[in-house]
Amino acid sequence: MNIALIAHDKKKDDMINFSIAYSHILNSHQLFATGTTGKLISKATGLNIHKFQSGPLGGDQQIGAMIANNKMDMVIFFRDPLTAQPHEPDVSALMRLCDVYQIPLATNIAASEIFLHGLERGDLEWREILKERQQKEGNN
Ligand SMILES: O=C(CO)COP(=O)(O)O
Repeated sequence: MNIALIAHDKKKDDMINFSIAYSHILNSHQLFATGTTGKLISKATGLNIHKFQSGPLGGDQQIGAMIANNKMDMVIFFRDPLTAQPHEPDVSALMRLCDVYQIPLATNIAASEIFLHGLERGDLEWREILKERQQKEGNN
């Protein structure tokens, strides 16, 4: 599965701890992140992560583009609900696209833990079936 990992500045410590705790699950998936979040996670865990631009410089939009192209299966986004973000429109757009395309979106550590347990259990296998079907339809 393709998984996006994103954290606002005040949530980056949570993201580092989360990715260390769940690296045994994350390491069997393709990981993508906004720039700074990605750098911190790979430094802390050694996980291989594709890093996009930093969020305020367009990273959220790049992840949004993957969602719109049906290339993202899950988004884990530790939002800071108490600090205004200069790129708030990008943040809202990313979350909106998750709803447009029915992509599971966890916006805090508690929900993310449930997501990863579900992922380990195979709860998201419908995504692979859906993508295979869409690929076949695209080829016909
Ligand atoms: O701002 C962000 C998401 O909206 C996160 O970006 P960084 O990971 O580059 O700090």
